[in-house]
Amino acid sequence: MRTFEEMYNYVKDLPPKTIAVAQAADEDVLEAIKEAHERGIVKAILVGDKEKIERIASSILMPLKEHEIIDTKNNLEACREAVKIVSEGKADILMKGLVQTAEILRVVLDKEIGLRTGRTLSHVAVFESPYNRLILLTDAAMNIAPDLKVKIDIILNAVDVARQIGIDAPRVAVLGAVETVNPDMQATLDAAILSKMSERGQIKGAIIDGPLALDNALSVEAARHKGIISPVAGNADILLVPDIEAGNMLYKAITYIAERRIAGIIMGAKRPIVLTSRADSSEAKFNSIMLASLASNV
Ligand SMILES: CCCC(=O)OP(=O)(O)O
Repeated sequence: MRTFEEMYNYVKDLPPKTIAVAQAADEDVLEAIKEAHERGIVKAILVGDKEKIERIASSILMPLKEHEIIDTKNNLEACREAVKIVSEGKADILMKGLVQTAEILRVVLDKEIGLRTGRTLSHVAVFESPYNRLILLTDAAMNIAPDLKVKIDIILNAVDVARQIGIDAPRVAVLGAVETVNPDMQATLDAAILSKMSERGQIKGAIIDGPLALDNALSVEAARHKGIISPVAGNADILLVPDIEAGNMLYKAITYIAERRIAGIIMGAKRPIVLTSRADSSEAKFNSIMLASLASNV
């Protein structure tokens, strides 16, 4: 797949899913749900301030009769209700509405009602690139400073998503600020180990190389210019960033500087979780719902 239009052509033939939205009282969230419902992708359980949800829905001409609304008093209650609905199997997908990422993730990780599976949870973003392909970015939102073991899990979660969008053996670029191993730069040490583990078959289902800088991970021309010979350089499908600071800034640079279309979900929980920035457009939220619908097949 190269675009979100191509993703839609695939998702439209999947059975419709039920999505539980934690704090749905937001215009972009409801626009995205409205569009996803009109296109046959989801029906929703809208959790949040009922009066506000109804007011916004009416202002965007969104019929509510095919969705359910659960009235809650505050964000914490909205997150708890939405997560409970998913963990009880009444919805296939959880969605972050107008709440902070940490607020919803705290409930997702709750030992009693949460959605843990024993796997590492990580954020996977997918964006349209100027390189004629969809590219994955991980982790922009969940793991603050992952160690080597967690980085392996993050790669495996992204590989699951890559497969769902038609990339069978994704090329993973382990990003750093430089392309050579520097003992003072932990990201380059981890990258070298991950590359060797991949070469020796210790991490399967992907071709991993690094350290690579962002330019030569993406651009064949940049890789050639710097003389980098690598099975991944210039052709990366998955960008693994060293920490959440790099990931979150890159995610937002893709939106606000490059103005590319993007989607984001959390993988590794019982069900996929739509997780975009609160400030992301309704289009990004709609694309993320499509991605979560695809990821439900994992
Ligand atoms: C995937 C980005 C998550 C994020 O940064 O969310 P907020 O902007 O709502 O904090």
